[in-house]
Amino acid sequence: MKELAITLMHLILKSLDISEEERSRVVSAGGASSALQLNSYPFCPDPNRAMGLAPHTDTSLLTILHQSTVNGLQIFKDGVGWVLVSPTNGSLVVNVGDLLHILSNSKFPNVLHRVVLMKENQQRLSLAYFYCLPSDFHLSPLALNSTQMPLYRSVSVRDYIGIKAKNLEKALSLIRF
Ligand SMILES: O=C(O)CCC(=O)C(=O)O
Ligand SMILES: [Fe+2]
Repeated sequence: MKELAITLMHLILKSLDISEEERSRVVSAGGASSALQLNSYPFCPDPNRAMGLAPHTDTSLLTILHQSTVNGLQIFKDGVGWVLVSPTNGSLVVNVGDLLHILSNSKFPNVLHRVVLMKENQQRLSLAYFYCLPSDFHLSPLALNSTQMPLYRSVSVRDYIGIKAKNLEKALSLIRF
């Protein structure tokens, strides 16, 4: 998972024209506080009255997710609403998290997602690998050219996590210029 996250991060940062030096600075710091999380959603007899996981964005650079065969993950698409991301055999889902949203000056936007419970009569499992930066890393939009304004002020990962703990999905707007 870590190797895959590193490869994806290099490709994403390269696509943003971020120099090799900056890319290496981010990627060599990345992974230091990464975590693997197993989520279990037991079968619910009345799924309309329960929620698997409330809408949120991940506080990571990237999250790599493996879903079991049971549906439930939805992402929010502007102008469309909640869209189901069905498990596909042999595939992983990659979610952009808040830290990459900030570093990319919102060119790679974080994805709002949730888990709903379905009438599938089965337990749902998922495995999420959160690829993160260490708490003392200073985040600010990278590699802006002379016509691009930074949308976010500089903040340490530690401070951002503190802001998010208190303000949840409003956190990004609180560090926006
Ligand atoms: O179970 C899923 O498919 C999503 C899990 C998730 O969003 C999370 O652990 O942050
Ligand atoms: Fe998530």
